[in-house]
Amino acid sequence: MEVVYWEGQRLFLLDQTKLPHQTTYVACSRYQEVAEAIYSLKVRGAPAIGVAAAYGYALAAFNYRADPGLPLEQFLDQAERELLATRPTAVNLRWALERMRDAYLNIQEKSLDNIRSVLLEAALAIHNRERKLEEKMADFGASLVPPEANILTYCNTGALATAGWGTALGVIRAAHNQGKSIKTFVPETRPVLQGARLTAWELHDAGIPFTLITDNMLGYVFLHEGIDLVLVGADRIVANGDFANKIGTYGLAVLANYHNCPFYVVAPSSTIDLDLEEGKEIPIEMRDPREVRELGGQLVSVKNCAVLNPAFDVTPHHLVTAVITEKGVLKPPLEKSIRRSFDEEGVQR
Ligand SMILES: CSC[C@H]1O[C@H](OP(=O)(O)O)[C@H](O)[C@@H]1O
Repeated sequence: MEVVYWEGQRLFLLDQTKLPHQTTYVACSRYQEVAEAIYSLKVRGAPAIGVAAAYGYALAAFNYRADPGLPLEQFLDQAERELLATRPTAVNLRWALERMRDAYLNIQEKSLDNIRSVLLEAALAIHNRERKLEEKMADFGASLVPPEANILTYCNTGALATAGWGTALGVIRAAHNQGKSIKTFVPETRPVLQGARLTAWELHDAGIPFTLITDNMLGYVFLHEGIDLVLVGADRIVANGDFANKIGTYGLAVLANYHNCPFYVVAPSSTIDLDLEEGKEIPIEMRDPREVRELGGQLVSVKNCAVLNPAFDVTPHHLVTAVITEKGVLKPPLEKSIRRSFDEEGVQR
């Protein structure tokens, strides 16, 4: 099933807010609709929002109508700003939009038709690049999974969150396909339930055994079920290996460390931000309080009560066993192995 696809000058997005009960698509004919879909989590997941934003930038070129008051370049700059402003934490958004802007600036033949064609090609190239490297990354990760393993993952890091295969969930999918006997524990992941609604849906669809748990059962499963490894995704990994991921990841990392359980981060190089040295510099998205006060649109607490709703937290690099990217398994000292993975051939920033 396609999560994001382009057809006839429109971008189609699988509406993830309707899953698992409805499989419906949002058809975006304007870049502003793509921005709204990213902010409202109709499309979500660091790599997926980068891919969607790339198409959104290309869509802006199709939206543009010659206007002496607003040249195309300024219109595209406006689209880039609006798309970038949707969600501040996942660096993939900035990574994809920078590549789209570079694609535009490198166009020699500046007819509107050619610009539209080149930008659409650039967005498709980003989509295909991410999809290809996710499968490679999954194989690196699957090599770390024992023949029999209890795995704890978090949030949703599958096809829905990426360009098609997944990051941490892609490793689980690859290990299952290799015949390994794995049991996956899936925390619901409050407040918007990416685990219960999306990861459970993906694993069920793939025929991969899993057990749904509530977020307050993490300690229990370490103690009573025994966890062999933890696999999580990331929204931004910085130069020293600190990383931002769905709220609750930090607590999971502390528990894994306490139980001497390997803790792996799985993410493509488009999630790595070498411009930041430490995790405390990562901007953390604070979302609508109604996401916490309500469940399925029903108030579950006191009306208009005070709420804290950070969408992400930061895990320090010393709790990370390794970072798995398309370049391989990056082991501590992470600052050194992350930089080396960029210095080697071809990892594009
Ligand atoms: C494969 S990265 C997915 C990453 O994105 C999720 O956040 P959100 O659902 O808010 O976009 C979560 O942090 C996942 O680890």
